Amino acid sequence: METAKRVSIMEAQNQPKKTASPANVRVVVRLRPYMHKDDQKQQGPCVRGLDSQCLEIINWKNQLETLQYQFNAFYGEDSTQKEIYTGSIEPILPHLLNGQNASVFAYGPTGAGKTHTMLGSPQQPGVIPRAVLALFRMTQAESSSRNYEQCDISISMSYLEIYQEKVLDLLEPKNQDLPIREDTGKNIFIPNLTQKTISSFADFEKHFIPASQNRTVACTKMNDRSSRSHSVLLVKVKKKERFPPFRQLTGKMYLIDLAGSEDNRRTGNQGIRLKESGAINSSLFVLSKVVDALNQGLPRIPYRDSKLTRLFLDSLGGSAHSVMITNIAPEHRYYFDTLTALNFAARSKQVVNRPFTRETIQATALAPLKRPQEETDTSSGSSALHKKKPKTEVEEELSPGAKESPEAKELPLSSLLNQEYKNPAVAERLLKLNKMFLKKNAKGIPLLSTPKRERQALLKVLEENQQEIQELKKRQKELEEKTLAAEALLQQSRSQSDLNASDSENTFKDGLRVATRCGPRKQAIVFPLQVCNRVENTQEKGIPLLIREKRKKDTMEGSKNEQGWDINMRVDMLEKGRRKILDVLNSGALKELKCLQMIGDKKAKLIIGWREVNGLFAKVEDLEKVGGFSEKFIASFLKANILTSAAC
Ligand SMILES: Nc1ncnc2c1ncn2[C@@H]1O[C@H](COP(=O)(O)OP(=O)(O)OP(=O)(O)O)[C@@H](O)[C@H]1O
Repeated sequence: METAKRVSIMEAQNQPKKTASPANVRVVVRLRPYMHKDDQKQQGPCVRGLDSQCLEIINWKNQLETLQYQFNAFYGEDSTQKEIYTGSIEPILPHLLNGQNASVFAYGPTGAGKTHTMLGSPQQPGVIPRAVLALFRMTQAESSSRNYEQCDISISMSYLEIYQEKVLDLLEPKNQDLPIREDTGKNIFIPNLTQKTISSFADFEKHFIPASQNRTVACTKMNDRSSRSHSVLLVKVKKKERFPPFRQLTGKMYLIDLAGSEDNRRTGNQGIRLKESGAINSSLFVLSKVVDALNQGLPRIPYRDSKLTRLFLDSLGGSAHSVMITNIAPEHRYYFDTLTALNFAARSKQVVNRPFTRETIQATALAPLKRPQEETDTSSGSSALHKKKPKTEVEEELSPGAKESPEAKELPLSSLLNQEYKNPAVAERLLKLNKMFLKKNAKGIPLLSTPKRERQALLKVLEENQQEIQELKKRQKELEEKTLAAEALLQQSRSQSDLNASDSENTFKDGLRVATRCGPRKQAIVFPLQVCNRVENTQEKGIPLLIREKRKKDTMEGSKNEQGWDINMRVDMLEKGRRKILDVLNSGALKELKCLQMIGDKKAKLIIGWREVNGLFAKVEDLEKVGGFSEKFIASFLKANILTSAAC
């Protein structure tokens, strides 16, 4: 079930908005073609498209079934770079010229085609060159229109990579390990990050191409040129009026090529590659925690837990129009990586952003003000715009939660008020606000007599409150429905005569539909082990499960094999117990994992984290790969849970 109504990018684009209104992260999936013909001949693809939005992947638990997913768009093996760009990226670019933020990021396993999609090659340019070229075309078109007389537009770029939790400036490689900061308006900025003003596409290439050579790439088993870091290109578009009140709109776009998740059992990474891989996987794990926290509406979103997620503040749950391109590969050896990527993508499409317009107004008559520090512009030609800019300005972020400096509060705003009354659209808006406010406020404070800032603040509070109430209502309804559905499933499953844990499937989370090719699919329910056993026990009353034996002395076999424990059990029961534990490990939610013996909150989270990044456990002993689970622990864990299972 989705937690919010979906708003397509096109819809959002057609309604110019000054206030924060929700827009889901747009999630598209791209399947790359086979890299070697032999792979294709030996085995067919493990995943295939159904239509322009849906795809299916075989169910590893039952080869006769497939798991189906629906996204905003699905691009098959034959899709071109142009199709991806025009279908999913081009529509969000106009927002930049309207002072809103945008974000495009490529996600997926190593070698699945992220860099190809984002960067491409000279013959097949990807999203980055196409988007930057289009931005220049759009600004040129705007310049040749009437607006040209009234506005100056400038574009600037910064380029960085996050390598082993360090922010490195790709335009100026001597700038190492830059800090990430947040201003009072909750805008993320990186002090001392190089920002170049670019006046044409050729200018962009002049900076971008050599900077791209600075990216950290290396040859791995999975990819000859594997990105060992997350790369982030930041393009900023500033549009400023030449006449009072010198309105300035600033739109930022992040174009992010994430490093790929890596299963080191397959990559065979060692040494520095293994260390890089650890940093990549843990930052992607935090990214998935951020998505989960947003979906669950948790009060704390762990953005601060990694450098990557700090930069994602805007893109996920923030103010940007976001597009996530999930790259996947058809080969069977990528199966579990593909499944993990698809599950992450399905969860991400529920994340709701609130794009808003970033507008500042400058008034020459006003006293100088300090404003939050932005990225340092180290460019020599750093804009005619700045030279022309009057030295004083009042920043009026329409950002939710943006704070005013104390000085700003004391400023006389009469000149601005006069300006805005000249504009009939603004006056009309104010009248509307006033009416709204009078309706809401029993005391009926006349809004038009309040200063502009107060009016805007009041309007914002009103609108935000209304939106919040709507969202909360919607969320409550969804949660109620979810709970009812879960209860119904629980009852249904209790009445099932043969509940075999091996048949239970992964309950794929919201947004994911599971379909069967051969008849209707059994309902997927994952029970905590104790619950499963309780159900089972009622059907197997009287069957002796345990035979106590004399305790064996510590033998080699005894310490390694749970069958050598002091308790012997029927082999089939032992196998069944193991299977159940494995099922809970592979598909249990936090609560269900914590129902296992010897698994607390911390261990359960570690298991979920490992699962997100590496896929499913093949056997219970794989827990050892998680870290923090010793061989001895696993033996005791198995014993305790199988015994609990049998005793229930
Ligand atoms: N759609 C595609 N068409 C043709 N070739 C592709 C496509 N997608 C990827 N490739 C090729 O697959 C190989 C791996 O792609 P790429 O380097 O983009 O993967 P990646 O996901 O960025 O990997 P990593 O995370 O390791 O950096 C490259 O040789 C690339 O040219």
